[in-house]
Amino acid sequence: VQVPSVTLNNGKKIPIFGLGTWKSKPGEVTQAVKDAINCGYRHFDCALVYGNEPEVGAAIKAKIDDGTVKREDLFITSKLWNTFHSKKLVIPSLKESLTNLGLDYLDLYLIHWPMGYKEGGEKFPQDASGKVLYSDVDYVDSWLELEKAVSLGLVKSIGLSNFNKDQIERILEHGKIVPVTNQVECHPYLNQKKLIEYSLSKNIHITAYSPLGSPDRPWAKPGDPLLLEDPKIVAIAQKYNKTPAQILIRYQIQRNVIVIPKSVTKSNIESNIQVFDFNITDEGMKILDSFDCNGRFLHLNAVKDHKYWPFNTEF
Ligand SMILES: NC(=O)C1=CN([C@@H]2O[C@H](COP(=O)(O)OP(=O)(O)OC[C@H]3O[C@@H](n4cnc5c(N)ncnc54)[C@H](OP(=O)(O)O)[C@@H]3O)[C@@H](O)[C@H]2O)C=CC1
Ligand SMILES: CC(=O)C(C)=O
Repeated sequence: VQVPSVTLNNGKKIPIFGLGTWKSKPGEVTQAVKDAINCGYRHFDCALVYGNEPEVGAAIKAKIDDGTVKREDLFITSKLWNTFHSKKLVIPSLKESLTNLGLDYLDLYLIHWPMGYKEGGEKFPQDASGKVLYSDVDYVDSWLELEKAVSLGLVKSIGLSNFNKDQIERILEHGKIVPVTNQVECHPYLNQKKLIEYSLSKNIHITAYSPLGSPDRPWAKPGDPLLLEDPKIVAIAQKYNKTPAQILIRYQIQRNVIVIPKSVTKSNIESNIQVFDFNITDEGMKILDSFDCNGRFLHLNAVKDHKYWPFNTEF
């Protein structure tokens, strides 16, 4: 399968479809990335905090070494974790991801969240009662370091993740580089119509994370809504003779949203990329749009009182 690309605001191209790697266990992700490359994936979404970059990197190395792909055929993203926001930690943390992945440059580096956490220790620093400890580093200062990383040649493109409109505005006001993307949760229950409209007006593409509703998120509880099993989605899938996952992925592609479903299961990896041989009708897209219900699965309510928690505005 040949995956089409989207051209970013700096002229670079990103495959509109890629593989997510959050929760992919170190013992399974190397095979998953190899399987993915074998069937046409070229875009991989990683992060330092996922704890599996070395194992993703092992697969990349193996598939370059065996001649299946070249480095320049691949699009590799990583993200700056919340405990590395201060000026002096940004570039060292980016370099740590490069070392983990075995790469000398990233295609894309994102600020993972606008909130900074207490630096210098655990990735999830907590007090005795389990409350996450914060830093007050301004994400604008982190952004200026990401800009530096571009001029150092460590990364081709830079962007944001989990930023709301007001936070993007601050980046546009104080930065020199316009972020190429804002990676946010996006699926029919939270279709992000307003954020997409606003972002496109600034030439910022949206990347949809948790496009399948993140059923393996660690805090999922029995009885929580299951997007992949929603009878309305299943009915649409049956109509097109496709799987619910394929409908949810195709939905984003038809809205020109970059989409990064995670899988470590070979059959899912292979079927999730089979989304370039059919079209959802305009009417079908409208029906999918109509499921929007502010249905956020990743709200990080435990850090709601952080001054940069992004989900307290309309979008
Ligand atoms: N920037 C950010 O803050 C965030 C970024 N992300 C990124 O987005 C990626 C995707 O989001 P994520 O939250 O992982 O969740 P997804 O919505 O991609 O769902 C992943 C789950 O769906 C299952 N699955 C995959 N394909 C199928 C299929 N065809 N049929 C049935 N089940 C399927 C997977 O199981 P299996 O593995 O067995 O196939 C896994 O349990 C992440 O992995 C990460 O890279 C995600 C959250 C936050
Ligand atoms: C999955 C992820 O990227 C989180 C929770 O930050």
